[in-house]
Amino acid sequence: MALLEVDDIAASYGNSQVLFHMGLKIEEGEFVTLLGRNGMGKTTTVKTIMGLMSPSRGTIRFDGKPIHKEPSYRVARFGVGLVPEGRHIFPNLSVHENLVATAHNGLKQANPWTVERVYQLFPRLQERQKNLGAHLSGGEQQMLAISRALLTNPKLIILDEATEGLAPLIRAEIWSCLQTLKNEGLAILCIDKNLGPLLRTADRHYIIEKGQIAWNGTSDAFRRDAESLRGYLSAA
Ligand SMILES: Nc1ncnc2c1ncn2[C@@H]1O[C@H](COP(=O)(O)OP(=O)(O)OP(=O)(O)O)[C@@H](O)[C@H]1O
Repeated sequence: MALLEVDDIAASYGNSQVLFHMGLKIEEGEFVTLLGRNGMGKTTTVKTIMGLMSPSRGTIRFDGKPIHKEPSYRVARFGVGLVPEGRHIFPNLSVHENLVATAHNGLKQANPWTVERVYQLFPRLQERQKNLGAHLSGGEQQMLAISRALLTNPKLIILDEATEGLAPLIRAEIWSCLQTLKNEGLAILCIDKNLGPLLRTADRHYIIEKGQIAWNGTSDAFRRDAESLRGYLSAA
């Protein structure tokens, strides 16, 4: 049994259907990516997993439990941490307050994430702990968003646009952080456009095309098929 199993999901915004036969699996500790051009349904997939949108068909199971009818706060409690597109940190709270606001270890994980551990992962956040969220750079906001998700002590962390709009050095720091988290055994679902680091770091990749999976495979398989996969990833 995989940690996350999304099986034949359909989802729509009003009359506009976006997901048709969407499915994917993530094993415990696995680092998986969801790739695809703009508008293909990546964020919509994340929203249905998180309970922010209800699928009209199909099932989603996490850790053996059906979650596709659960509200998002319950999905989070089951152990899914989200780093949303746009980051959504509290602009009027300090870095430290942003972190303390979400910290809990409901699943009683061994060696839980604490604010101190997060500061070790991202020393820059410790330096900026008294600064307001609104005064952080994009990279610092992303570190804060990742830290907030970690402080819920999840089994799976989902990053929607992990490094979008960030400077190359900060990007490198985020990739190295994700590598650290993978080494610690956290399962990761990552959406991003930077193929190089994704192929180096992730175990497996899914390509979504018009609301369903067109291809999935390991990084080696991706490199072998790269030529034929290009059309799924570049702007048409
Ligand atoms: N709130 C909404 N209401 C109506 N249509 C929406 C809404 N959000 C997204 N869509 C449409 O659903 C489709 C899939 O969007 P989604 O955000 O899931 O794509 P994506 O693969 O994440 O792309 P991107 O990289 O642009 O975020 C797009 O055609 C988009 O215009």
